[in-house]
Amino acid sequence: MSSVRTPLKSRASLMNISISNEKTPSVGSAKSRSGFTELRRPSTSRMHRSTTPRGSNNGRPSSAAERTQGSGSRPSTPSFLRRQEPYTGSITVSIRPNPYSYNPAHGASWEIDDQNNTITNVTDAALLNFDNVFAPDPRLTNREVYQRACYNTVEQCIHEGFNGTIFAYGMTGSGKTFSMRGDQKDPGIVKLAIDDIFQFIDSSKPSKQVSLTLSYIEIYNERIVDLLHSDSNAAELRIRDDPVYGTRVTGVLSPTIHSKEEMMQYIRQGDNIRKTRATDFNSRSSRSHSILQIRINTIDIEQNTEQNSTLSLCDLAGSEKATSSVERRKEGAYINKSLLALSNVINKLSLASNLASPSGNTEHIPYRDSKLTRLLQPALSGSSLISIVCTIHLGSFNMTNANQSCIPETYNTLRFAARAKDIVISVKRNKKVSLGDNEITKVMEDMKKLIESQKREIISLRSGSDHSDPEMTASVDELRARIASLSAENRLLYEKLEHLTRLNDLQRTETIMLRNDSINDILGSGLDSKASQIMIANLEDFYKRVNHELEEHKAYISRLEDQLRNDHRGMLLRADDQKENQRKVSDYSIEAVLKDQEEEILHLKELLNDKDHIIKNLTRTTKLRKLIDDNSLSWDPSVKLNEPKNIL
Ligand SMILES: Nc1ncnc2c1ncn2[C@@H]1O[C@H](COP(=O)(O)OP(=O)(O)OP(=O)(O)O)[C@@H](O)[C@H]1O
Repeated sequence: MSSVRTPLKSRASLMNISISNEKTPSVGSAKSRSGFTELRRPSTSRMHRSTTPRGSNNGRPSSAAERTQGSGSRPSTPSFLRRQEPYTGSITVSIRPNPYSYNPAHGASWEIDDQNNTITNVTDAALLNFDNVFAPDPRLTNREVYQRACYNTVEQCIHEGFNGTIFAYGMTGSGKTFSMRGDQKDPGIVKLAIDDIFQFIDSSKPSKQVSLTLSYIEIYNERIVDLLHSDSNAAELRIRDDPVYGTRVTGVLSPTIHSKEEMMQYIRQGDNIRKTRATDFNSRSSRSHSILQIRINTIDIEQNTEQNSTLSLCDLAGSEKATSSVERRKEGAYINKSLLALSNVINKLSLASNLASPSGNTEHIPYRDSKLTRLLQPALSGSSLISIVCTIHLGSFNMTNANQSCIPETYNTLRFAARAKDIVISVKRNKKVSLGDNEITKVMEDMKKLIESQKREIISLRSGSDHSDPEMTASVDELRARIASLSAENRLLYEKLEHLTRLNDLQRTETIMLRNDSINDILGSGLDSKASQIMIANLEDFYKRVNHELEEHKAYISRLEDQLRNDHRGMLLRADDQKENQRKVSDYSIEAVLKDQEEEILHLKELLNDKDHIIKNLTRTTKLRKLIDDNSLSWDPSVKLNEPKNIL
C-alpha cells in the first residue's frame, strides 16, 4: 500500500477507495453483476423502518472491486433485487474514456485496467475502482456500455417498478452525447433503453397493458425549456414539489406514446431544438443539460396489479474552461455553476453515507442550488436506481490547441465518480397492487353475461307473445317452464352475490385486523406523537366511512333478496292461476310477468353497481393500508399525511 501523497489520494482514502500498486483481484462471486451492491436486507417486519447503521462499512464491501460488475453478456436481474424491497445499495458508476483523446504513443496520465475495472493515476499510483472501467478502444460499442452499465437499471424500471435514472457526466467533448445518443451504426443508451421498453411491451401482450408518456426538457442558462414544444421560447417552465414524483416541471408537454417510431420522432424533434455550439473540444457541444423522461404504466390484467415507474435519461452539459466568446462564457458559467451544485450535492450525500450515525445524516443537502440538482433531487434522495456514466479524456485533447491539458478536468470527473460511488441509496419500487380479486371480477363478468342473456330471453318472449296466431303463441306451460328457468338463473345470481358478500365481509375483517396491526406498528415505530395522531385520526375516519357504507350495502342487498323471494313466490302463484284459467290467459298477464322479470334484472344491475362501489372502497382501503406500510418504512414527519381521498 503506497502512502497518501496527493489530494486525490487522501480523498480516495477517506472514501474507502483502495490505493495500491497491486492489481485488485478479479471480479468474484460476491460481487453483484448489476452493480447495485446490496448493503443490508430490510427488516422483514412489514411496518418497521430499517435501522441498520450506515457508514463504517456496515455490511458493505470495503473494496470497490467487490462492488464491480464484469459481465459483457446481458445479465439477468439478480434474485435479491427481485425479492428485496427497499433496495439498499450503491449507485452504479462507470468510466468511459474517449478513445480519440488517447494516444498510446504520447502516453496517458491514467492507466486503465478494464479487466479489474480500475483506473490508476500514473503520477502517484492512486487507484480507483468502479463498477465498470471501459478501455479507450474505438471498437467498444455503446451496446456493450449499455449492457454492462445501464441495462439492469432499465430492466428494473420496466419489470420491477423501480424508477431508474441514467446520466452521462464529464467534460466537454469526452463522449457524453455519443454514449447517450450514439449514431445510426452504434445506437446509444437512449435508443437501446427504448428498444428494451418496446420489447417488453410486445412480449407482455395480452396479459399486460403498458402505456407510455414522454417528456423531454433541457436546462439552458438555468432556464427550463420544453424540447417537445414547437415554440421552445414559450413561457418559462417551473419546478414544483410533487407528492407522487418528488418534483415535477409544470406545464411541460408529456404526450402519450403509441409506438417506438413515434417516440423516436419526438426525441429527434427535441434534439433539433437542443442548444449546441462549438467548443474548443467539441465542434457540436451540448450547451445544456437534457433530461428525457419516460413514464411507464403497466397494468397486469392476470395479476390484477398496476405498476408505475419513470426512466430518466440525462445528457449533462460538459464543463469547460473560460473561452473567448462572451455568450459561450455565459453558458459556460451557468454549466459550471450547475455542475458544481451537482458535485456539492454528491459530495454531501457521499459524506452522509459515510456517517456512522444510525439515524443517518441530518445535514442540509443543497438541492435548490440549481435547477439540475432540483430536478435530480427525487432520484438522488432515494426514489430511483441510478447509473452514472462518467466520460473522460485520458490524455491531452483539444481541437484548437493540442497541448491544452485535460488532466484537471479528468481528475475532477473521477473525483465526482468516486464520491458518487460512495453514496448509499435506499430505493422502493412503485408497485401498486389493486384489490379487485380475480374471482370477484370473474363472477361479476358472469353475472353481467347472465343479465344480458336474460334480457335477450325476455325480448324473444315478448316477440313470441306479440304473435297474432293463437296456435303459435307459447302455451302457459311453456311460459312457466321459461319463467322457472329464469328464476333458477336468478337464484344462481343470488348465490353468487351471497358469495361476493361473504368475500367482501372477509376482506373487510382482514382489513380491520390489519388496521389494528398497522396502527400498533406505527405507534411502535417511533413516529412523533402528533404525526401518529393525525395518521390515526385519518385512518379512523376513513374506516368509519367504509364500514358505514358496507353496512348500508349489506342491508340493501338483503332487502333486494327478500323482494326477489316474494316476487318469485308471486310469480309461481300467478302461473298456477294462469293454469286454471288457461283459455283466459291474456297478453297482459304475460306482460306483467315479463315486467316483473325486467324489474328484477334492473334490481340486479343496481346490485352490481353497488358491488362495484363496495369493491372500489375496498381497493381504497388496501391502498391506504399500503400507504401505511410505506409511511411506516420511510416516514418523514415533515410530510403531512394526505387526506385519504386525495391519496387514493
Ligand atoms: N467512445 C467514443 N467512440 C467514438 N467516438 C467518440 C466516443 N466518445 C466521443 N466520441 C466522439 O467525440 C466527439 C465528442 O463527443 P460528444 O459530443 O459525445 O462529447 P460530449 O461529452 O457530449 O461533449 P459536450 O459536453 O461538449 O456536449 C464526437 O465527435 C464523438 O463522436
